[in-house]
Amino acid sequence: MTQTLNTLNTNFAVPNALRFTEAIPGLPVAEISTSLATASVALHGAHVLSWQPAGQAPVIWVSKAAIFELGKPVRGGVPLCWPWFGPLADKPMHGFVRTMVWQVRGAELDASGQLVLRLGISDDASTRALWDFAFDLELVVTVGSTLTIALTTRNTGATPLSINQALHTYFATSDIHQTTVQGLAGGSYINKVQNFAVCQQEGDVVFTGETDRIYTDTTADSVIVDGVTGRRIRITKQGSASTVVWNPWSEKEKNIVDMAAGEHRQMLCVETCNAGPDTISIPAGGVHTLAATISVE
Ligand SMILES: O=P(O)(O)OC[C@H]1O[C@@H](O)[C@H](O)[C@@H](O)[C@@H]1O
Repeated sequence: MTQTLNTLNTNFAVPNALRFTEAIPGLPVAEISTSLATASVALHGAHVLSWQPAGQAPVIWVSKAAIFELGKPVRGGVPLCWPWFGPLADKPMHGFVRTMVWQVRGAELDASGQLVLRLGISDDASTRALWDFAFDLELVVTVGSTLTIALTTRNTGATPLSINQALHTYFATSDIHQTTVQGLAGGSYINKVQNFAVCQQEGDVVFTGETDRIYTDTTADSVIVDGVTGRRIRITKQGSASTVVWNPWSEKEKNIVDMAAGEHRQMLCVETCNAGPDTISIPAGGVHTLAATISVE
């Protein structure tokens, strides 16, 4: 059942902290504004679109050419990839929940003034047609001077679930040529731009061309260092065994209809995942939470 703007504001608005607007008619967005931060979350895809802690430049990146349309993923923000990551036969890339309309289940201010927004969906005829399993998914977004995104999968069926998943986070940076990612040195990764060759990471990640890598078997924090401003963005994760680093670079960017020319220079994805061989099995009745906390240093 779709929640109307009126219902959402009547049931879940929080004075001086949260109200619901529409990006386009029928596509509600939670607009959060507190003394700690501003943020927005589209119900379409439970998609975090922005987060800006007080006194900081925006941390999350969204393309100027992003398309806001029911059934289409948004280029930027934090798309949720679930229950698979990447392509799967003739099914939607990165799974199907990033284009579903989620329900708001709750919203409140916690004791430290953070706005906690709870969204959920569960299986229905449309998900069963793509993936014939019972599930409940809940996304809890905690907006404060840090941002925490926690995706909980509940297996509500009688058979085990096997999933891949990602918090496909797009970060803003001043210039990709002067951006590095710390925390992955010494690990190995599947290099999608070298025919899925397994490579070793020597030192920090630097960007000199198209980059599309699944770092496997890593639970470490990643730190994005913006070499122009000196800003450091730390990503701390839980329930995640892999990290994806992606930048399409100049040639690939031309084929992405919802990216404007040259925009690859101001963005990078560092994704909190269970991807590639890092599959999660959830027994009947079991629960798994994938979470990332983002902070600015
Ligand atoms: O264009 P999409 O479906 O949002 O995917 C963007 C990118 O997402 C990344 O996570 C993948 O590793 C890339 O291979 C992919 O191109």
